[in-house]
Amino acid sequence: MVVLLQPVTFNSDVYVNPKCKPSPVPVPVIDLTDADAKTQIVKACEELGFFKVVNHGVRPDLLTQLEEEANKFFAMPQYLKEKAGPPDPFGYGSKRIGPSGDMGWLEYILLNANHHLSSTKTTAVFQQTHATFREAVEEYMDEMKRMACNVLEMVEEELSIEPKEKLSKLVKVEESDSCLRVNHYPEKEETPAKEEIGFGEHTDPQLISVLRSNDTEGLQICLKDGSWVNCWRYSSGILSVMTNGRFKSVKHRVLTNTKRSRLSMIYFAGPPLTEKIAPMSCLVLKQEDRLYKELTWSQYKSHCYKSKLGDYRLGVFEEQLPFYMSNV
Ligand SMILES: C=C1C[C@]23C[C@@]1(O)CC[C@H]2[C@@]12CC[C@H](O)[C@@](C)(C(=O)O1)[C@H]2[C@@H]3C(=O)O
Ligand SMILES: O=C(O)CCC(=O)C(=O)O
Ligand SMILES: [Fe+2]
Repeated sequence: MVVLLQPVTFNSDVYVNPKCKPSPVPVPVIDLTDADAKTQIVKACEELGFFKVVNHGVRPDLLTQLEEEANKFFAMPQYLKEKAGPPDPFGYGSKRIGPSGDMGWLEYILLNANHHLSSTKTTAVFQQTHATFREAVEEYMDEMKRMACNVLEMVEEELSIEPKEKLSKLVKVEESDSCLRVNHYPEKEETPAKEEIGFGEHTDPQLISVLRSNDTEGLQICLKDGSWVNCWRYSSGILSVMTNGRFKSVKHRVLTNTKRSRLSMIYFAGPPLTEKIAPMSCLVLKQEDRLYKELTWSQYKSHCYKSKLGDYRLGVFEEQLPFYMSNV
């Protein structure tokens, strides 16, 4: 997962929850214009599966504009927002996350980044708001696509992945199955005694997720030792498979315990539905080192949508061990 910071470099790690320990591994802040950025990105994907970026080239006023438009949408009366729901999976949703019974303290809109497949529900989102919302969303999605491809190309270069643009092409092509999610975690009237789940623990199934949030804390990531650490403001599922386990999928969640609302916007860069996902041969020297079998993105996505948020979903990619090896 990539977290978008404002263009200036600053250390944005503020640990607001005293019950949550500060990260023993500092979350890397990578300057995308740095000559060494590709090495730092690969290191972060291998160690944590999570990093923050500065000098990403996204106009700060576009971030502000989209945040303002999204806030206007969520401030509308409930009956109007619900005209753009229920999510199937696109559209407006409240409290229910996905089709498997998961619940959270949030409302959201999930928008398809593929304009040709835009559903009438997502069109309704924009009909009920000003056209400036749609314009901001379109420009933002283009920027996120550019940034996600930029990061993937740096990974390709650092790992000498062939052919050129093997990963970024999956996102660049028109059939790419990418989406944008805008989450709104409403403020609480009283600060509750304990945190509530805003978005339960999970890993994102796509190639790479780019997250941007307002100044309200809540996001936590899970470290290798199982401890949760806060990430102020602030690699995903199948990139783990394609790198044969070299890149980590960061487990994350959102807890809500403040009087301020949290707004986050996440671009999930996904491949075309028919794309075959498997470890890239240039990264697997011997056949017996191959950790995962091949599935199409469509097969994996259907599997994800049948599962609960906290389930370990990458398991379907794992090769079955012969019975005489399964207990060793
Ligand atoms: C419970 C679910 C919600 C989710 C689909 C799933 O069955 C499991 C993965 C969830 C997730 C997490 C990342 C993204 O927010 C998301 C849109 C995705 O692609 O996978 C959501 C799905 C959702 O909210 O519908
Ligand atoms: O709202 C956030 O900060 C993260 C939400 C998230 O993980 C998701 O939508 O997949
Ligand atoms: Fe997520």
